[in-house]
Formats: sequence, structure tokens, C-alpha cells
Amino acid sequence: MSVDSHLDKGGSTPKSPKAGLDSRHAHNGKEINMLVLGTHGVGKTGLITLTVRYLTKRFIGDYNSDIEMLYSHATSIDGKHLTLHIIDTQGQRSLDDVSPSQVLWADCVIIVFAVNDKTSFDLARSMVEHVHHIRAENQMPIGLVANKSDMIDRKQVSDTEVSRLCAEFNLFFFETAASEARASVGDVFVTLAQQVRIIFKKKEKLTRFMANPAVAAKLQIQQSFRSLAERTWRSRTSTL
Ligand SMILES: Nc1nc2c(ncn2[C@@H]2O[C@H](COP(=O)(O)OP(=O)(O)OP(=O)(O)O)[C@@H](O)[C@H]2O)c(=O)[nH]1
Repeated sequence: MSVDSHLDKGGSTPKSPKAGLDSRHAHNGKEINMLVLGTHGVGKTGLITLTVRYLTKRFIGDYNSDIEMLYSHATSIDGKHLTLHIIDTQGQRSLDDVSPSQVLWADCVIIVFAVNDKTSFDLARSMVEHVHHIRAENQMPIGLVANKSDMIDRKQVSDTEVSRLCAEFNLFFFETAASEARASVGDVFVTLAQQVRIIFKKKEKLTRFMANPAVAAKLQIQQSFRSLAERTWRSRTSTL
């Protein structure tokens, strides 16, 4: 599916990503794919619609929380024009509901739980491990969002277990209340987009460095020495 900048064309209804994901634009640093996971009712749709509203200063019309949606919109972060593609998944009941192809499509993942729902946190923890496992070769920034922070009196998740999980997997942590429409909700997506850009820039720098003929020649010489040393060692040990 071609993921053009739907919201920027003045449309008010996001698209369904069911037709498949177009990865042509992925990982180019200008278009950022963001996947939002979390069990039912934790507030994923609320967070996304609020963020898009905040970033585009435009009201998104009716949305249906029961359908998986792709929101695409252009924005400017740190003076750079970027297009964010955000998939709002249908709530997952278990890891079986997490689509590996969506995890591979993503440049970053945002995992949401509700502070008043311990089960949603337990699933969030499993999702973090699962995403790490799927992206073992190519790690990416993961954001953990503790939503419904306004329901502090019904809190079921301790700060200690949240901090432990964040420390273990190097997560970017945010506390939000989608119902209270604070501008800070937008920080989740902006921070993750910035992290994706940092990784992209590092990779780009490394690619340029490796493409330098002097570096390539040096690496080739090192490799030749290594092969020669290996061959010498093998021939010595075989004669023993
Ligand atoms: N008190 C409170 N309620 C919230 C908050 N965020 C969302 N809700 C409510 O939680 C319910 C579910 O919100 P959604 O945004 O539809 O949750 P979702 O994660 O997209 O749900 P699914 O699409 O079923 O996976 C709605 O009734 C929201 O009004 C919050 O920060 N605080």
C-alpha cells in the first residue's frame, strides 16, 4: 500500500493498513514508521489522535477504535521535514496478536499500558521482550507509555517494576493521560522520531565512512593479514 501523507491532504479519516505495508519508504530517515502496541482499552487511539491533533493543529474527525488504522502526516521536528506513519493496532490479547511483519516494518515501537490495569503491564513487558527478539539483528528505539496516569488512586503497577523493565531494555518511558489532552502526549512520538533520526544519521555516517576508498583498502589489507595468519596457524597445527 502506498502510504502518502493522508492527513496533510486535508482528509479527516485515517486509512486501514490491512492491504499490506509498503516498506519502500522505510529507514530513509525522512519517513518514520511507528507502531503502537498495547492491550485493549489502554488508550492507544486516544494518544495517537491527540498527538496528530497537537502536531498538525487539526481536528481529526470521528475515529473508530475497533479498527486498525494507519495515520500518516508530515511534520517538522528539529527543523527537519519528516513524515510520520503511525499504525494504531487493534488491542492485543496475547503475543500471538502481534504481527511480526509490522514489527519489522517499524522504525520504532510504542508499547502502551494503563496504570490501573496490571494485566496490561504484564502483556506490555512480554511485548517488549518479543519485539527485542524479533528485532535481534536490528534493534530500534522502544517507548513504554504508562497511560491513564490520572487514575492514580487505582494504580496497580508499581514504579519499581516499571523502572526495572525500562533499565533492562533501555526503554524510553513516558507517563501520559490521553483523557486530559496535555501537550506532553506529543512528546512520546517526537522523542521516538528524534531517536530514529539519531540512529539513521549514525548509520549514514558509517556507510559513508565504509565507502571511502582509503578505508576500504585498509580493511582489505587487514583482512589479507588475518587470512594469512589463519592459514599459517592451520598449517602449523596440522603438522603437529
Ligand atoms: N481515565 C482515562 N481514560 C482514558 C485515558 N485514555 C483513554 N481513556 C479511555 O479508555 C478507553 C479506551 O481508549 P482507546 O483510546 O479506545 O483505547 P485503545 O487502546 O485504542 O483500545 P483498543 O482499540 O480496543 O485496543 C476510552 O473510553 C477512553 O476514553 C486516560 O488517560 N485516562
